[in-house]
Amino acid sequence: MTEKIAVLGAGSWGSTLASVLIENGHDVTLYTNVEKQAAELNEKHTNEQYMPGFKYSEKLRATTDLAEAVADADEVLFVVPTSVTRVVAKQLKEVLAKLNRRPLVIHASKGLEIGTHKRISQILQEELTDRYCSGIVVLSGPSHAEEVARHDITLITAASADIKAAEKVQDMFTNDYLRIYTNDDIVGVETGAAFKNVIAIGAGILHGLGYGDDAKAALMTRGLAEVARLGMAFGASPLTFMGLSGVGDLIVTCTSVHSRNWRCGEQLGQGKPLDQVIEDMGMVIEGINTAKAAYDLSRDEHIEMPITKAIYNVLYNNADIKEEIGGLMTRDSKSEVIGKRK
Ligand SMILES: NC(=O)C1=CN([C@@H]2O[C@H](COP(=O)(O)OP(=O)(O)OC[C@H]3O[C@@H](n4cnc5c(N)ncnc54)[C@H](O)[C@@H]3O)[C@@H](O)[C@H]2O)C=CC1
Ligand SMILES: O=C(CO)COP(=O)(O)O
Repeated sequence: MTEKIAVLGAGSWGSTLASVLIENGHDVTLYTNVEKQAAELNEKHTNEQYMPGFKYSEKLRATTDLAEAVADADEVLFVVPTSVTRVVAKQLKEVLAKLNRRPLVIHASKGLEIGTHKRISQILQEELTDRYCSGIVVLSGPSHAEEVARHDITLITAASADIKAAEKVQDMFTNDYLRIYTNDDIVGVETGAAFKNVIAIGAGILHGLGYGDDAKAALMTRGLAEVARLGMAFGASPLTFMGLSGVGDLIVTCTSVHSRNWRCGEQLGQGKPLDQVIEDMGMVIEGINTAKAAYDLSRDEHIEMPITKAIYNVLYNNADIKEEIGGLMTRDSKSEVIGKRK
């Protein structure tokens, strides 16, 4: 069935997902807050800043008018950076109130909000409430826009407390190169998605410093133990972290040259100052904010997350990277077990 979908956020991922939905026969309007970008998408069918060299379907319409984008949308897909999710949700709420609409809300962003430490579905639920949103589905997993755009094989997860809604999203996105699995563990999926970006900065740092594969495997594995500990404290299933949105996304983000988080870490390891890394990237590096949110959360909730703390110290306290690595290596010896088994 053809769905009418408003995609909010025309960066690399938002524009790529819009493109997938068009290829799948849906009717898509892409919302951006940048006039020049909307004009480029509509007139040249390109998005050079975010997807250089990629040509979009002529069926893709872009607009800077949020009301126009969501006017008759059955679904609204959020793909803006986590830091602006709340502000865009507030704008959407105003528009939906006037239109008297209650769409299914999907999001494909990955992060935790600074200050509140909230997951994205929590922000959307708080702002939109059941009145302006008929359900929330999270789309997450190992997926770089650059690879999906060229139809490389990609497998991701659609997670929701409402499994029928997750199945609907599964149908909307499935095609011969994109396979979607459903999951009802929204806490686990969003926590894994947010946190892998922090660990990817760490993996990039190790690479930039010249460490080998053993060190990177160690970081990824013990990073996964930390996120499982954090997620389980909020009700996530530990098994979710073994899935696409957990270890799957951790692997791709910690090893892919496409990853902005990994590249950020690599440049930090090579000695480039953080401000310069952010400026040169020109795209969102979610792990920077999430490192702070995750560190604050772990401190407030007394959850042991030493790797997160080390990465937070490097990003926010100008800590010496080698000293932080030394600190991790000289912690008290302990058991590998992360939880009790029956
Ligand atoms: N790029 C990728 O391959 C993937 C990205 N993601 C996630 O998707 C989210 C978005 O990432 P990207 O598209 O890569 O980011 P990006 O940096 O490529 O683009 C961000 C977009 O958001 C727009 N934006 C910023 N503030 C806005 C506002 N107030 N209203 C409307 N639009 C606004 C910007 O104009 C820009 O077009 C992030 O949470 C990221 O972790 C998830 C999977 C894959
Ligand atoms: O989420 C992603 C891959 O699954 C994209 O990661 P980066 O934001 O690090 O590029």
